[in-house]
Amino acid sequence: MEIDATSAANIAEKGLRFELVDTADTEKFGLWLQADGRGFHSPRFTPETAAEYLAGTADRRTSAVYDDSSAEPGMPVATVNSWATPLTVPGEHTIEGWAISSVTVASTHRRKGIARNLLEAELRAAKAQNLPLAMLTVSESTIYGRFGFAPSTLTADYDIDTRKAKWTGPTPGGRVHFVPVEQLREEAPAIIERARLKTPGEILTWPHLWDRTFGISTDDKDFVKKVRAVRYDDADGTPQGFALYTFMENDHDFGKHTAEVRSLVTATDDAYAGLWSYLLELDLTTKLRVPLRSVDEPIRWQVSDFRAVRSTDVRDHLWLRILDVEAALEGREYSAPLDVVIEVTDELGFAAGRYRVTHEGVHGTSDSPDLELSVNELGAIYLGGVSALTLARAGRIQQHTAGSVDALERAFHSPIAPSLSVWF
Ligand SMILES: CC(=O)SCCNC(=O)CCNC(=O)[C@H](O)C(C)(C)COP(=O)(O)OP(=O)(O)OC[C@H]1O[C@@H](n2cnc3c(N)ncnc32)[C@H](O)[C@@H]1OP(=O)(O)O
Repeated sequence: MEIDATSAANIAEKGLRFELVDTADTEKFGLWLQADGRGFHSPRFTPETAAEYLAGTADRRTSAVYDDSSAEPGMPVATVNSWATPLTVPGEHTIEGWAISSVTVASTHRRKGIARNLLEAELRAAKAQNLPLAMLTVSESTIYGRFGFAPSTLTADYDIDTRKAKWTGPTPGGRVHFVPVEQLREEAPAIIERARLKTPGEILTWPHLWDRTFGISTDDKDFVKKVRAVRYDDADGTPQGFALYTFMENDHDFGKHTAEVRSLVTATDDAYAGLWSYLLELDLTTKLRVPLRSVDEPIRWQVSDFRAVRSTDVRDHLWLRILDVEAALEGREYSAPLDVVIEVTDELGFAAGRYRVTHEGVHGTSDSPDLELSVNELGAIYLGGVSALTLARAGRIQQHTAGSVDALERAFHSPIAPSLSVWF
């Protein structure tokens, strides 16, 4: 796919060049990576770590803006990359979405409209490929609403007082094994894949991300010294989950370690019970920290004291931008019958229109609308974790026909709260 002509022309008017980066050109791609890291205020990549990133993300569409008049003309002044990837939606279906990442503009070139051109180019690229939506995880929650994105998946960190949290959940049928990290790295993809398909909001992850998570890559060698890896096998001996965790010692009391979970992936409820009960019962440990989890974790209901499980930070995580209303809405299942006409507004035009939305299909219509909402609200409710009723009460969905918001809420609600366990 070519560079977006509209954004390239807009950027050329600023005396800059907007180009696709050939990721086979390791020198050029290497500078792009350093610019990306600089944009996020990260340390410079070492040659070894850079080589892993380049190999691990070379399949992405990689774009850059160059300023030939700068002191380092080979170093991009803006970066973005993107790729098509499956997203799990309610009903254990997946649809292809356009993942957008590494959006940076150098601090020497900020607030000149460069990011707007990058984002609009990405949305047009997704639309040109007939992808029904775009998605991203964000550094700041103030940037992407103007491009039609909204948080569709919330996340929470959990702090658990393990002295108070006695396990009261079901007795697991299988058992937990310690396994070498390198071995688990090989076994994990099959478990991750099964877990992904059960949870709306999860995307297909990629090997380099897991190398980093497991501490196999060169950028996190300290972690690999500390990490403990366990696998849960069900009663038949099939691996159904795993956890990676480290300990933080308490200098004053060796009996009060904190266990920090880096990754906890379970493909079945039985594995969930097996690994959570294991982690809650670690000796010499009084606190368990588990970040980036669902806002609706069963663990709350599996311990003796409800207050022992505290969510410390509930926040936005996966942001969605609907581009094709019919394809996106037809891609998921609904929890109740639905037949409403919605008017969707969209400043950028992609999704604007009037649609009859039923649990069986979606099509354009000229019938008068039962409710009106912008593409942002449609993205927010799409995965069924944000309530249409709450958005209507917040004044963000306008109801014209009594009962239509209730119907939308009942149909869109996902029985499993959407959740995304990674950043991208
Ligand atoms: C998916 C991801 O990659 S998330 C990561 C985003 N990147 C970062 O956080 C890295 C550090 N920040 C940056 O690199 C830059 O400041 C960026 C990418 C956030 C913005 O780049 P810029 O080129 O300065 O943005 P640009 O001038 O195109 O602004 C576009 C619009 O966003 C607004 N905007 C830009 N940055 C911000 C911000 N941090 N907070 C709120 N609004 C912002 C601008 O006011 C402008 O609004 P308007 O067009 O509606 O008038």
